[in-house]
Amino acid sequence: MADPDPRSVEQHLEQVLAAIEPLSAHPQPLMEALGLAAAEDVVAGVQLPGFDNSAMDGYAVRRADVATATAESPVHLPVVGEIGAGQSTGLLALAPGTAAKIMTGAPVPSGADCVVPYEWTDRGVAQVRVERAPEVGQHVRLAGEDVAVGDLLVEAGTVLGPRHLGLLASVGRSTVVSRPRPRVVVLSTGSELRDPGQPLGTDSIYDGNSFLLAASARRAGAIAYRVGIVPDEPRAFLDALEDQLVRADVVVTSGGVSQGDFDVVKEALRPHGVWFGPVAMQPGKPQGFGFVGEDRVPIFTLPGNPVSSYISFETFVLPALRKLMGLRPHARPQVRARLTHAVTSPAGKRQFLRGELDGSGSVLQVAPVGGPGSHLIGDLAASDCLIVVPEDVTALAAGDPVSVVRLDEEF
Ligand SMILES: Nc1nc2c(c(=O)[nH]1)N[C@H]1C(S)=C(S)[C@@H](COP(=O)(O)OP(=O)(O)OC[C@H]3O[C@@H](n4cnc5c(N)ncnc54)[C@H](O)[C@@H]3O)O[C@H]1N2
Ligand code: MOO
Repeated sequence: MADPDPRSVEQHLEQVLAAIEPLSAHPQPLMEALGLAAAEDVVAGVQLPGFDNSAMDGYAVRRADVATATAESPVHLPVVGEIGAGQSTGLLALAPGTAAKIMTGAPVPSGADCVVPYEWTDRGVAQVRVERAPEVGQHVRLAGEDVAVGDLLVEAGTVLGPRHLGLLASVGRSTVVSRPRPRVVVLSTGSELRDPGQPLGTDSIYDGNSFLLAASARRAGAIAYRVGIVPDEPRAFLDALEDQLVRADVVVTSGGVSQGDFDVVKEALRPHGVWFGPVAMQPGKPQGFGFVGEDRVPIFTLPGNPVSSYISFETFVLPALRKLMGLRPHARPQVRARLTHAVTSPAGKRQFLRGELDGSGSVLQVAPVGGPGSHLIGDLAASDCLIVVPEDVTALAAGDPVSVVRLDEEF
């Protein structure tokens, strides 16, 4: 059967994103939520600090009682108690003319208005010699000075990082409503494939793609299940798929989608309504996308050439996973850089060349790495970005500006 007219990269991405709904949000334990998008506005239910407390180990005093203290003319005060952090002693108020030992983080008793650090005293137990006077409020951390009740701590959509999680825990939250990590099942098709560590035949190759794709999915924040190899037999493929659907929010396959006589994925899934066709890009021309099983699980059928598989993941699957997770932007941002060498590109296709970025700020240069061949996984691994040559451009000279996608950056 002849292929339909190619879709543009944008058209295919639009079709994919229009068909994907974010996963429903629910409360997640804080540590599970690292890297996920908050799906609620979190407002502080308590203030931080929760109470006036000491910033130093020392003595809580009234400034008026020690105002004249110097090394030459120290002030002596009776020590009426000791207040440790988390050790309630019942010393809630400090009488004039007295001092209370106080540890960092412990509540400052009412009446005290500053803390004398140990270093300014003789560290006395029954009586303390104060050799220097703090200012009013010095070494006291005031209740609510950091966070007030009602403050917006995390806005819905924020990608939760260590600092957000630390703050949420600090106001007593043990969970945060967020969208879960999508479960991504990765299947490689091809009777020529072998698992790494197994012996190779004369015509077999190792299955690199399932690692490339499962690692990409995990890097994107998903839970990746690398199922491994399925031979080029439609029944075996459908059985393997059926087995996996129960734990899949997304299925990603590689191989078996072009024009070959054994293009198993196309043969098995076309009758199930999955779309197959060319996208005007190189690598990554033959694509497939649709839904499988009773729960209509989205499936991406990526081409088998390793670089094609990887670039297809970056271009279509990654944005879909980000949408499922409620993350924005969906696609990686692009930067501009100047080419170090001339390149050529096929007319009518968006070409994604592999490159290496150098420089900083607005002065970036990008060097092409290897050729355009979609089997060149060695060059793919040596690169750190993709050089994007638009559909209507067939040649670029050294020094020309191009758009570049950085591959390993968080966004
Ligand atoms: N007559 C045509 N032939 C091809 C066309 C075409 O338009 N007409 N398109 C070419 C393009 S472009 C691509 S990309 C590939 C895509 O082919 P498939 O998706 O069907 O993939 P396979 O044929 O199964 O494999 C292609 C290539 O990649 C190797 N491979 C496959 N799986 C893995 C894996 N898991 N790990 C490592 N390498 C893998 C496989 O051995 C082949 O060398 O089709 C072109 N042909
Ligand atoms: O378009 Mo294929 O994906 O070049 O190699």
